Amino acid sequence: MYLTNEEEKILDGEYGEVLRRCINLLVSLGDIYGAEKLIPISSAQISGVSYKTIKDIGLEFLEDLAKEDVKVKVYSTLNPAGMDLDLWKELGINEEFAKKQLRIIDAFKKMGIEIGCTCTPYLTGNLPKFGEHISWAESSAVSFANSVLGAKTNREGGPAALASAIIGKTPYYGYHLDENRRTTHIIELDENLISNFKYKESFYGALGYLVGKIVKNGVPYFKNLYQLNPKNDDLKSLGAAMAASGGVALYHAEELTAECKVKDVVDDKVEKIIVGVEDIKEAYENLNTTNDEPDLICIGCPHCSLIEIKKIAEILKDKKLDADLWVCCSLHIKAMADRMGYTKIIEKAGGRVVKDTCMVVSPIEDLGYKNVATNSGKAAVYLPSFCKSEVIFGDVDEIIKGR
Ligand SMILES: C[C@@](O)(CCOP(=O)(O)O)CC(=O)O
Ligand code: SF4
Repeated sequence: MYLTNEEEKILDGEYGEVLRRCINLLVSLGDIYGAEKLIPISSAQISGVSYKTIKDIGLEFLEDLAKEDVKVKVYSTLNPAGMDLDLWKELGINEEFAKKQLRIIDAFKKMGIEIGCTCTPYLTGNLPKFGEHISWAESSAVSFANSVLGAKTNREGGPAALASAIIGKTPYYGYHLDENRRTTHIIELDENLISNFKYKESFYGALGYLVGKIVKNGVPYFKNLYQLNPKNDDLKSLGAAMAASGGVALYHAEELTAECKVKDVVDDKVEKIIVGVEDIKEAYENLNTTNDEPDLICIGCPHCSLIEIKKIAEILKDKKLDADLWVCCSLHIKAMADRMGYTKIIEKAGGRVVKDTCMVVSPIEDLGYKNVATNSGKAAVYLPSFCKSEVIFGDVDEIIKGR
């Protein structure tokens, strides 16, 4: 791999051990994937923040990196942590977990990373422009950035995204190269599905689950999805579910996503998959693992937009919930939900607006929750393994029962 003089010096340790370790990681990755060089990035999004997922070994790694007082070179934000950083006691998180989580956050803060723990950084200021190279880790954010925004990133691991943030560069391979951003499968919704479609937000999670399973880590092209008029939140759910059930880091959708509006990305010879009403029905059946009532309802995977929280508040007005409810979002969106009065309505019904964390990376299994209801295809895929939960999957107004 070609390195500039400056990069060679970093690799030789002339600028200290932390920078040497970081560039070494990037060069090793580049060598494995055949990158010709490193390229500058404009932002980073770093995963591996929750103490639940990174444990003591991750905490020690981060504190070690933070020791030398090295700062990130580009705007960098964090993925959700294992708890609400302020209201962890109210959620029932134990003191030892909280202490270690706060040490992790401190280490990131020392490196100059923004401590707004969210998987929807594009809603809170980390918004890459079309064509920009970035190094992002969280798979749903990667999908949104690559697809809806037309930025360019691989699906990075947490340590690689952090190393890129510190060096300000990433190896030039994979989705940074246009030739790897072309379509591998064409997805077409059948006539019957389109003409009988009644809006359900969970539809996009179900569709994403189904397509991810088929295309694995391919690049699907949705031919006529625009006829259903999906909103940004719907595309966010679709991408998240495809990244969870498969490994989709980039998709195109006619009339909807950035790149296919300005470039030819489709090869007519690729496999075509027709999706019908029965396929979607089957996806719902697969995602539901129990008929029992939920003890926790979780909305916000990926983290909610303000519009989604508004909808929940409207559903819950003057109602009392039968189960606990977490509406997960960023600190920024929570502040707006507070100001708009949505948080109050949700709390009055017995729910919570939970920031900085989510149902997957917080230790909900230790809090005693077993049956979790969600409107997210991604959460439905991850909850059984990450949290040992049974899943009830459906639309918000179906899963929030209440009196
Ligand atoms: C499940 C996920 O959304 C969150 C957990 O990841 P991490 O602990 O932040 O690395 C990660 C992903 O899908 O990229
Ligand atoms: S809410 Fe979903 S998308 Fe966001 S970090 Fe948690 S699992 Fe990932």
